[in-house]
Amino acid sequence: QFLGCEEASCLGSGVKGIGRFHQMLSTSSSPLQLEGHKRYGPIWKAKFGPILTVHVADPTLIEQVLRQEGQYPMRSDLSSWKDYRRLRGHGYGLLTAEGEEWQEVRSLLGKYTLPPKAVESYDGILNTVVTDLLACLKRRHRLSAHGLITDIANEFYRFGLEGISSVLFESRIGCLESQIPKETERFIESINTMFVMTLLTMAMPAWMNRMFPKSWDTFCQCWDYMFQFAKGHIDQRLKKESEKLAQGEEAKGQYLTYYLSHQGLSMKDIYSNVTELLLAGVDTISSTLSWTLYELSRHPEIQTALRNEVLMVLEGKQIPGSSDVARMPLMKAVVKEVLRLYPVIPANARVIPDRDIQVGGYIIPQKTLITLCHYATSRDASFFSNPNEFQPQRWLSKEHRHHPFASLPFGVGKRSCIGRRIAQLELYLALARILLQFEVRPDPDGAVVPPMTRTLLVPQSLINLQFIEL
Ligand code: HEM
Repeated sequence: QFLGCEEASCLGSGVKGIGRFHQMLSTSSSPLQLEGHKRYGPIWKAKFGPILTVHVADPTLIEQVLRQEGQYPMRSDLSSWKDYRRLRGHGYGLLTAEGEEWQEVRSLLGKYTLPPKAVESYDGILNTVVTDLLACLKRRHRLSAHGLITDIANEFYRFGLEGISSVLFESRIGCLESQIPKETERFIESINTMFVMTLLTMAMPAWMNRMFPKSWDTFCQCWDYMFQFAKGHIDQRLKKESEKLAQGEEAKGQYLTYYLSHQGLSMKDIYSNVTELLLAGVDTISSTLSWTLYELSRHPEIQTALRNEVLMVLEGKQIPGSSDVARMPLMKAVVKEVLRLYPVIPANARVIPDRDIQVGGYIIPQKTLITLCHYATSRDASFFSNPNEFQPQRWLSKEHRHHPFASLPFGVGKRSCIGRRIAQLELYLALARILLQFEVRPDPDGAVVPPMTRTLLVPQSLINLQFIEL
C-alpha cells in the first residue's frame, strides 16, 4: 500500500510513533521500487508489514539524505539481526554495531580493507582460491553434457566463502575441494535461509512473531550455525598461531582475524565481526560473478574485447596480480555495469536518530526509516540511456558523465561497504582467469533470467552457462 507524497508536504504525520524498524539493509523489492517511482515520483511513503518507510528514488534526493547522515550513520535503529544478538548475548559486528562502538571497529578494520596498498597484499592468497575455482569449473565441465554448467551461482557461493575466509584466516578451508565439506554446505544454506527469514520476520508485527514463532526460530537457528562456524575457524586459526609462538617461530599474520585480535578487540567482538564479514563476502561475490558471466555470455563481442584486454595486460603471464588488474579499464567498467543492473543489495537504508531532516522540500522526522532506492535510480532513463541494456562502454566515455549518486552498489560515505576493494580485486582476478581458460556461452535452452528480491537481489531462476575450453 502506497501513500503518495503529494498528499502532504510534511511526511511527519503517521511516520512518528512507529515502534519497530526491523529493517537491516532493504525492505524494498526491485519491482516495488520501480512501481513506486512510476506512481508517486521521486519520494513516497510506503508500508512493509508493520514498517512505514519513506522511499527516495532520485540521485539528488539520495545525496541530500546521505549528506545529512551525521557522525555515526545508521542503517536502522532496530532490526531482527540486532534482536538476535541481544537474545543470545553476542556482540555486534560492523554490519550491526552503532555509534562509537561502530566507529571504533570501522577505523580498525578500515586500515586493512580500504587503502589500495593494504588490499593489494591479498592477491596472492586470493589467486590460490581462483586456481581452485578453475579446477572446480574444469571438473564440472568434464562431467557435463556439452560443457553446460548448471546453477553457476552454486560454484560461486563456495568461491565467495573460500575467498573471504582466505582473507580472514590466511589459510584455506576446503570449500572448493571435490568433496565439499558438509559444514560449508550448511553455512551457505544458513545464509540463504536467514535472508528469506529476515524478510518474513520483518513483514510480521512483533506479536505475530511470538504467536507463530517458526520463522523467528528458523532465523535464530541459521544465525546460531553461522556464529558456530565462524567461532570454530577463528579458534582453530588462533590456536595454530599460539602453537607457532610457543615453538619460538615468528607469527606475524597478514589476515584480518590476526589484525582484529592484535588490536585489543575482545573475543566476543572478534566472533561477531568475523561472522558478519563471512556473511558479507558470500552472496555479494557469487551474485556479481554469476550476473557478469551471464551478461558476457549474451554479449560475445564484449567478452572478446575483455579477454583481449586481459591478454594484452598480462603479456603472456598466466596469473594476474593486483597491479595488472588495476590496468584493465574495461574489466572495471564491466563490473560497474553489472552492479548497476544487478546491485546485490538493491536498496540501502538510513535512519537519522536524533533530528528531523529536510529532503526535496519535505521534512522527514527523526527515527524514520528512509529507503534509498538505488535499483530504481540505476535503471532510470533520465540518468542512464538505454537503462536496461548491458553497455559497459558507458563508464568509459568521457562525454557521458553520470550523476555520482545514481548507481551506488556499495553505498557511499562513512558507512559504505568496507569490503568493496577486496570484492573488486576478487572479482577481477577470477574473471580474468576464467576468460583466459573458457569461452562462456548462454544456456542453449535458456530463457532470459530476470532478477528478483529476496532481501538481496537474486536470479529468478538458475543461471546455466555453457563453458567452452580454450
Ligand atoms: C560485490 C560485492 C559487494 C557489494 C555490492 C556490497 C555492497 C554493500 C552495501 C550496499 C553496503 C551498505 C553500505 C551503506 O550502508 O552505505 C555494504 C556494507 C558492508 N559490506 Fe559490502 N558489498 C560487497 C562485498 C563485500 C565484501 C566482500 C565484504 C567483506 C570483506 C563486505 C563487507 C561489508 C561490511 C562489513 C559492511 C558494513 C559496513 C559498515 O556498516 O560500516 N562487503 N556492502
